[in-house]
Amino acid sequence: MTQEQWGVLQDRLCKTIGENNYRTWIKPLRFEGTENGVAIVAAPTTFMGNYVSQTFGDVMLSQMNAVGSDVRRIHFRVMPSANSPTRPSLPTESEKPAGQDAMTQPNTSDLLPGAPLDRRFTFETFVVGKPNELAHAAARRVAEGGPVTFNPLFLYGGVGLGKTHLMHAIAWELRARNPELNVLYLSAEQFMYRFVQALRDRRMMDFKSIFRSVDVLMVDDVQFIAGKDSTQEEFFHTFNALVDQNKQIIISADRAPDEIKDLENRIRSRLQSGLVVDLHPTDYELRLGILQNKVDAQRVHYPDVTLENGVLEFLAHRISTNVRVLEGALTRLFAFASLVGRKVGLDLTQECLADVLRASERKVSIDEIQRKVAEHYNIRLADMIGPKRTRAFARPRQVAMYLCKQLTSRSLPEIGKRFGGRDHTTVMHGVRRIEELSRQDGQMAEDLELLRRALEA
Ligand SMILES: Nc1ncnc2c1ncn2[C@@H]1O[C@H](COP(=O)(O)OP(=O)(O)OP(=O)(O)O)[C@@H](O)[C@H]1O
Repeated sequence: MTQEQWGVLQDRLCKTIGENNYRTWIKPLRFEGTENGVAIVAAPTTFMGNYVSQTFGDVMLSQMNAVGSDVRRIHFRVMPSANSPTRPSLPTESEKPAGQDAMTQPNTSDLLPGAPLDRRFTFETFVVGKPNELAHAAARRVAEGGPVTFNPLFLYGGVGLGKTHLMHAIAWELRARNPELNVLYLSAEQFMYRFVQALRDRRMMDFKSIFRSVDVLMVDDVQFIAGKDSTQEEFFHTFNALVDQNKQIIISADRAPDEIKDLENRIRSRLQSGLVVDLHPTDYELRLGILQNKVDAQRVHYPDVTLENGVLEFLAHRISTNVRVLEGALTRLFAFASLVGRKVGLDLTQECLADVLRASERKVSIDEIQRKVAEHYNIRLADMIGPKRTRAFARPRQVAMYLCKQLTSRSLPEIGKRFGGRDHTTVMHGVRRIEELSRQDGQMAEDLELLRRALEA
């Protein structure tokens, strides 16, 4: 490839990846020549070379071919500094696969900023139901781009309820709407890892400039940095720098900001300063919806498998832990049915998923629920079960009834009996009331979530 072709290539890249990306990542590169079909491109830092290699390597290679060169691979290296003028030797053909190389400087590291996005995690594949509709709506709003309205968007919820899925969906959508946007997604653990690496390699300036030059920063599982003082400190500064520039930040965690222990107060309050929304535990309808959706994907892999009526309903009823388990169960079921050449009916389901079904059996007792709820609302157990109807006792009683219905396999009459011999219609009324309140009243939803977690722990 010639310098002239490199010039044409730069113009093309600018159009393909957008002006912003071009200016930040491509312009500072220097084309140094071609050796045996390998284009040698120098980057100012290892960090930058690695990032370009990973993010734009493929598109660069295809554009090199499009401008008429016969380059088979790109080799990135660091621009020689004044005191180290020698150029590192090229790797031999057998050392490297086709395509672009990673940097070959001794400091080569995995300081690459972003984590890959899962192709399957888009808005199209995200099933919306009551428990996640608010989080979904907020995610959609952010994904539309436009002026930053709430910053940060803080998504939280229990394990496997779709936080990562929603974050990836936002990233995909933002990128589709505006390919120029520099969207960076990574887990808090990766943030810490990269920070520590940058400190060790004395590349904090690189680290800061990368993280401060993004348009949208997404950090998954932020609870991970709790108790890690210097990472928190750096996170705080990155956060502030981006908010000051009006750049969107999206954070996820397994609990609300004020429930994350060992988090500095200034970070906690920063995290609370935008919109905090939670993904509630799934309900039966949502689980069924998700299963119906996932069945289509299974059918593609196992077109020979027949699914009988009632199986999805059974699974949605029996596996209420989290969506990941639900998905895993379905995959296993289809694979098993295909292997043994049987239809997926209730018999096969129980046989194939015996362990999963056993593990998700609810083991919480009515006693435990009553005790926990009484403790939570600071009332006596006797008052929870007794006849008094004042609100201070009636509401916790209804909460406990609701949790008994949700977390045990007891029938309404059985539950009524354990609440001072009340009628099953009283229990039903209580359960409905709490369902209603959990939708309208954030505090109630939070109380329920806390209690549920405490009971299932
Ligand atoms: N509403 C939904 N619609 C479709 N799939 C979903 C939904 N919620 C969760 N899933 C699926 O469940 C699996 C787990 O979701 P995800 O990884 O997003 O959970 P998470 O909340 O990030 O969990 P963790 O706390 O373990 O990180 C994924 O395969 C995801 O696609």
